[in-house]
Amino acid sequence: MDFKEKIRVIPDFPQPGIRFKDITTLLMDGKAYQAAINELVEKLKGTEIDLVVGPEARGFVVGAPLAYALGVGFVPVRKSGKLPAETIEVKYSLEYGKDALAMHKDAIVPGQKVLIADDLLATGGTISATLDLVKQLGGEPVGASFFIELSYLNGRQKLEGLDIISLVQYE
Ligand SMILES: O=P(O)(O)OC[C@H]1O[C@H](OP(=O)(O)OP(=O)(O)O)[C@H](O)[C@@H]1O
Ligand SMILES: Nc1ncnc2[nH]cnc12
Repeated sequence: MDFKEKIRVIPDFPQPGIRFKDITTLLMDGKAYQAAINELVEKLKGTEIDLVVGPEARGFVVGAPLAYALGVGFVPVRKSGKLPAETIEVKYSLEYGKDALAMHKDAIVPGQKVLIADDLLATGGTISATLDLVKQLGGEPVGASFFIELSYLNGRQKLEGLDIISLVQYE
């Protein structure tokens, strides 16, 4: 399936100069959404995974169905102040801003093999911060999966050593 055809590009959102890749048009097409998750599952064959970790909010839309399809647990990474139990936090920056991400302290058993999932890899700031949280809790990162990769922002370089899978690339 041509997933790029299902993604809408909105110029100058949320600020001038950003070409926003809107996945809501893919998500509303049930067959396309299912095919996208299935294709990630296919690409992950042979990778041992105990847990999927996904950052708020769009990482939930990719990470949770992926975890369900793989038959493993899902751990949400949330923006600061949203998780109810004890957390660890890390500050990060992205293509259009800065924030802090948090994870429950007891979310990962040390040694668990962790796949990180999100809708889109841009500068890699979000995933680096997520990776940092996973490592702080003793998780073993085994890869990162995305619907979209903005290759021109070189997020891969920031995630050196991590196996990266994406369905659609923008050069
Ligand atoms: O590679 P980066 O430069 O970090 O950018 C990618 C991140 O930006 C978007 O999330 P955003 O922070 O806009 O939050 P949202 O998912 O809540 O919309 C996107 O869903 C990724 O998580
Ligand atoms: N260009 C972009 N489109 C959609 N989400 C993003 N997150 C960071 N950069 C983005």
